[in-house]
Amino acid sequence: MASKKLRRAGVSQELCERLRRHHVESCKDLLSLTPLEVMRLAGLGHRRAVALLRSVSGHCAPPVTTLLELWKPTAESFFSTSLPALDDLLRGGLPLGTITEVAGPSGCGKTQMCLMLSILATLPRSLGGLDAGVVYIDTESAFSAERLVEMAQARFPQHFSSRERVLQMAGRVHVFRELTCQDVLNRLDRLEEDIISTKAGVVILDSVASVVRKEFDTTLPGNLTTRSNLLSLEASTLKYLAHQFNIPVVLTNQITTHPGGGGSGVPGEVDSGFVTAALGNTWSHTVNTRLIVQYADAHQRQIVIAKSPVAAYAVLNYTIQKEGICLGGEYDRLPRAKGTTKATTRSQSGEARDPGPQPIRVRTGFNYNLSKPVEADGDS
Ligand SMILES: Nc1ncnc2c1ncn2[C@@H]1O[C@H](COP(=O)(O)OP(=O)(O)OP(=O)(O)O)[C@@H](O)[C@H]1O
Repeated sequence: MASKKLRRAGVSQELCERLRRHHVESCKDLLSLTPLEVMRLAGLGHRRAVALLRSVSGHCAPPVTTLLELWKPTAESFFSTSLPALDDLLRGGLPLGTITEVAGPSGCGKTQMCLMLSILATLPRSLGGLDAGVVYIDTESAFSAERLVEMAQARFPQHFSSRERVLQMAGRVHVFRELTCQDVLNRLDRLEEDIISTKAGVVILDSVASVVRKEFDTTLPGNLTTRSNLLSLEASTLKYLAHQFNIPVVLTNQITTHPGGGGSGVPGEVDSGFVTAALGNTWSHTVNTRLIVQYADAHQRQIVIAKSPVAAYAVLNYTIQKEGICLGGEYDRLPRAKGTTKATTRSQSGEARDPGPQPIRVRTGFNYNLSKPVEADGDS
């Protein structure tokens, strides 16, 4: 990808320094120049300037991969969530090299899931971990070190019985608090170096929606386009890094409601409409795997595998305990609810159009999350 830094594209330190003085730092910066400009800024002859452009261009070009190379369905292709039923459905866990989104209403457990995944990433491979660091980008000031340590000690009491191990784990989780869109963008710009320096095996962004929704009022003209451009930039950077380092990137997202019409037919239940992940249609297509967390009743919550290239639509019950997310009982491989199939619909002109993010039908009778106001972002 063109935002790759020049020094990661095989350019000598000395040349990088020389180009940096002219604000040429990334492959994109260099490849935007003419050979003549490269000659002048890098102090090279014509032949060497052209060779430099070719070589940098080669480093940016996506490599061709054969199916044979990709076809290694081993545990190494996945990051185990330590939740056996979820791992089972996802064929091993969260796929490496891709983006997984955890979306859901406030207080449902998205941050708890992120804290749990952070602990898992630091664990030795013998315990199902990645034996790696974590880059945790916190945009909501929701990260709690105390809760993370409590969860680690409760979930893996034997492993974290010694203080040394707890300290070792804590030292591997690198938290970056970024509270504005610009801060997040700046962080993503430096993320490649952060991943290398922290030896990160997972990147977590909790949450992608909060800063964006805070700063962009999408009812104002132009804001929706600016917001979409910003999200596309964030998504492309994260996708590139996930792929480049073959690590999972986990994002949290909020949900948005679409008013429904009519009842479900079940006595005592009122059909309140649809709940979908926020940030709109384009964003919805960006993530590779989408897990939706939602309230099932006053005690139970559910994880829904709403989108996955390898797993069928399924629902698992969970509770949040001292040790983090705990699954309960059997899980259902549910057929999609009526009206939520991934069908292509037609506009009035007869043109085929994408129906947008696939909704999950919720019932207010069980779904008290909807009694809490959820602002619509008008962006589907
Ligand atoms: N030590 C604990 N023991 C049991 N449950 C806990 C504990 N700590 C937090 N929880 C549960 O986790 C919930 C908060 O979850 P979390 O912070 O992950 O929400 P969230 O989905 O990230 O919400 P938001 O979108 O508002 O940030 C609490 O409401 C509580 O039910």
